[in-house]
Amino acid sequence: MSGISKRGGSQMAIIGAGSVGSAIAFACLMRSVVSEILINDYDKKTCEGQVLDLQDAAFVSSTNVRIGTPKECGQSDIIVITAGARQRPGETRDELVQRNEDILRSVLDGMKPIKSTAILVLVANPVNILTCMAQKLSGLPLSQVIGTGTHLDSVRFRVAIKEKLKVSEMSVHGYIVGDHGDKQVAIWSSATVGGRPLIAFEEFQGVDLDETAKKVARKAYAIIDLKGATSFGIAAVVSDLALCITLNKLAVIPLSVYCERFDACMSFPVSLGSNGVERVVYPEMNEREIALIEESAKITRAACAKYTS
Ligand SMILES: NC(=O)C1=CN([C@@H]2O[C@H](COP(=O)(O)OP(=O)(O)OC[C@H]3O[C@@H](n4cnc5c(N)ncnc54)[C@H](O)[C@@H]3O)[C@@H](O)[C@H]2O)C=CC1
Ligand SMILES: CC(=O)C(=O)O
Repeated sequence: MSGISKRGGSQMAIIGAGSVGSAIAFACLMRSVVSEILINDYDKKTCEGQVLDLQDAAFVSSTNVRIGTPKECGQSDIIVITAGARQRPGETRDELVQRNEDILRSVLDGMKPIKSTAILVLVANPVNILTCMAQKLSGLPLSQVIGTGTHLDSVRFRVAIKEKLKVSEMSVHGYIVGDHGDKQVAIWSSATVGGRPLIAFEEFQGVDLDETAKKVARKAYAIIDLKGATSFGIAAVVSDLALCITLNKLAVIPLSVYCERFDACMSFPVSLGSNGVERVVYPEMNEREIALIEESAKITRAACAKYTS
């Protein structure tokens, strides 16, 4: 049984009060996802400023916000890790690994012992590799350590489809899988709208699917070039998955988890509830899609081995 019996009694900790951490706190506050949010950052001044500012917004919410010590954060029901360096314009997510590995180790050490029923959510990049590290270092079962993976990329993909077909993004059943980065794979072959294969729609005839997928994969770079960081999309994503956890929704969303089929920590659709990941659901994929995922799994596996040895 999970420690979360009802949303009203649950607590979320957010480690890292920068652009992403504060946006996540704001989104979760506005949706009253949990009853209390704790925020921790080793930059105490920024942390205090963010908490005071968020407290001014809490009057429209039933959530309380305060600063939490690392040990208190380690006892939360949902622990979200955003602490880490962000990409500079043009930099890839993979290039952050060395800096963010060190930060992740110190964050996990500072929180230990972590509550045995907590769900640990990795947001800092490169998210698949950091999820793999956290699975090894946190002491929690694999089903309780997840990364936001390609949830955000899948949202971006659905919005791109929405613009072409004039249907709500919520009615597009299609996923970006594998890497939350340059090696991500769009699963066109089994994506559907209203039960009809996406690639059968007239609007997709003659469309360069690789180019459309590339634009989705480049969206983070476009935002970073324009405003220095992405924050609102990932904040919505984390509030969504936190609600899946607190309400035991078992919704199927693509997240970073250990995937036996590819023997690596990759992002695939999973059902998520109060106990964490209940099952991984592999979409139907064609040979080309599988080959691309296997190629990316090889790189992720090697990076995980390097950074957890
Ligand atoms: N998975 C996803 O879809 C997304 C991931 N990200 C990633 O999230 C991370 C954070 O991005 P931003 O918030 O824009 O960066 P930021 O620089 O605004 O904030 C990072 C915060 O982490 C804090 N921090 C660093 N080490 C710490 C430690 N040991 N303990 C506590 N706090 C610590 C810093 O003081 C800073 O306030 C980056 O790695 C970025 O690439 C960003 C957007 C989307
Ligand atoms: C920065 C990042 O990982 C994103 O917005 O997708």
